[in-house]
Order: sequence, then structure tokens, then C-alpha cells
Amino acid sequence: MQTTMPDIAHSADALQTGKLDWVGMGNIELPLLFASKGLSDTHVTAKADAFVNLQKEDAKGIHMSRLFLALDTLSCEQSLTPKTLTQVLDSFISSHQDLSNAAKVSIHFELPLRRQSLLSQKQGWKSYPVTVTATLNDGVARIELGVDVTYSSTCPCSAALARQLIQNAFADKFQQQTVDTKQVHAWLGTTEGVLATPHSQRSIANIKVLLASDCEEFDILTLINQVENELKTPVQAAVKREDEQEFARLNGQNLMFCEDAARKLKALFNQTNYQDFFVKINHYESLHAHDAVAYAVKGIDQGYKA
Ligand SMILES: Nc1nc2c(ncn2[C@@H]2O[C@H](COP(=O)(O)OP(=O)(O)OP(=O)(O)O)[C@@H](O)[C@H]2O)c(=O)[nH]1
Repeated sequence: MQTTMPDIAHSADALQTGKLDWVGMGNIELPLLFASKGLSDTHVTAKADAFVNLQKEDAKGIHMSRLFLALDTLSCEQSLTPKTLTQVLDSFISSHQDLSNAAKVSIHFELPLRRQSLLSQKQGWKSYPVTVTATLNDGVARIELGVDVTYSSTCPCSAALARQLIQNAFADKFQQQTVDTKQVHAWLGTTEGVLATPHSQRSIANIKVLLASDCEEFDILTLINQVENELKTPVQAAVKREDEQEFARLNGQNLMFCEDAARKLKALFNQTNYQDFFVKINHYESLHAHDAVAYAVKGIDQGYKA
């Protein structure tokens, strides 16, 4: 004899009634094919958080399996694009008629990209943490793209202090009026000559941009290239000595406090078509045990808050 299975979400009373902002699942394992302009579709091992609101006050709960299965269709039958993401959200809501009128999905993954070395024409893999978040509220979709870009920042204050020590050492060493160029050249090549170096640190820019509402494809490559070209000192993949020397030059010519990095990216994003942007700069100090941090947003009404 076949018995009907209990369906608590439909039949049971809520212990306490009331609306909820978001209900769903976190950390869903989700292999995906990520599609983005200028890249071949890339298999990524993503984790997703999926939610709907619960606006029916006396409903026991939402139907988690319906969210899960909509994401599974995205994983098995489609690639991740703004359009398929919006379809997922549509399906979250259409499968929760009477219960929900808002849906949200957030997908995180590491995107491996081939990156060119600075001078030696070599290439290597570099992985970028990417987050795609989409919401659908009363039929209005909002898609944002987030990425963390790692770079090196050399302290301008430390560089000035180091230069002063070098000047003082030079004055001590070469007290005569005229100096022999060859002798100075050789001396500059010793650790006695350049007796101090400024400190620099691995730094991370957390970027979030709100895509234009008619955006049909992701363009993560342009976003990453824009940020790296602006900061000038991204962490490298393949490095030969000539690349390392160029990296040292770029660091010396692009000294920056966290304020400088935040202002540069703010100026950059103010010239783009993104509806809104959020920047958090983290300089993981090597001078201090704490971090230097700066935030910047576009500053529009109802937009990102710092
Ligand atoms: N709503 C809700 N479901 C949960 C929770 N934890 C686990 N689940 C389980 O998620 C499972 C899937 O729920 P449903 O989507 O309603 O499953 P179903 O009734 O087989 O699917 P439908 O026939 O489409 O309604 C159920 O077995 C729930 O017990 C929770 O905290 N809230």
C-alpha cells in the first residue's frame, strides 16, 4: 500500500507567524560554466546562496527543493549569463506563488585567468575570487559583479624616509666637492649605497559593480584589467628576473597609501557605465600588525553605502 508523504511546508502551522526578508540555502555546491566577454566559457566550482522572501505570514516555510533544482538546471543545462541568472530568479518566484515576490542568488567562485608577465612574454595562471549577486524585486532585476584584485602597495612615507637615509649616506661617503661617477655608480650598487628600502605589502581591492539593467553579458576581464591597469602593481603569475626588476620599478613609480588606491579606483569607476560601484581597499601592512583600509562608493541615492 502506498501512503502519502507528509508535506510539512504545506500542511503544518507555523510556530509563529510573520513575514521574513530572506529564506533559503547557503553554500550550495554548484559546478558552473561561466560565460564572460573575451573568455572561453570556463568551468568553475561555485558555491551559491539562494533565497526568496516569505511574505505569507502563516506559511510554515518555503520550498527549498525548488530553489535547489532551479540552480541545478543552471548548472547542468546552461552557462552563467545575466539572462540565465534572471531566469533562475524568475523560477524561484514562479515556484513560490503566494509565498514570495522577491528572490536573491549569490554565486561565488575562483576564476582562473591566463595572465601575461610584465616583460618576458611568459604566461601563468592567476585566480580571482568572483561573486555574482542577482536580486529580483517586484519584477525588477539587479545584477552585480564582484571581484577581489590583489596587488602590491609600497608606502610613500617609507620611500621618502629611505631616500633620506640614502642621501645622508651619500653625503657621508662622498664629502669631496667633485665625485668620481664610476665610483658613485659602483657604490650605488651596494647595500651600503642603497642602505634602506621602503616597506610594501600585499594588498587587496574588493570591488563590486552594479551592471547596467540592459547588460547582456558579463565582462569580468575588462573589469579586472581596468583595476590592474589603474593600480599598476598587480600580483604577478609568471616571473623571470626581468619581470621582477620591472615590478620593482613599477612599485617605485607607484607609491601608494590606501587613500591613493581608493581615490584612483573611484576616479576610474566614475568614468565607466556601471550604475553603481563599491570599493574597499585593504593594505595588509608590513609595518604594522593592523591593516590600512579605505572605502569609496559612487554616492548615488539608494546606492551602495561605504
Ligand atoms: N522550508 C524549510 N525546509 C527545510 C528546512 N530544512 C530542511 N528542509 C527540507 O527541505 C526539503 C524540501 O522541501 P520542499 O521543497 O517543500 O520539498 P517537497 O515538498 O518534496 O517539494 P514540492 O513537492 O515541490 O513542494 C523538505 O524535506 C524540508 O524538510 C528549513 O529550515 N525550512
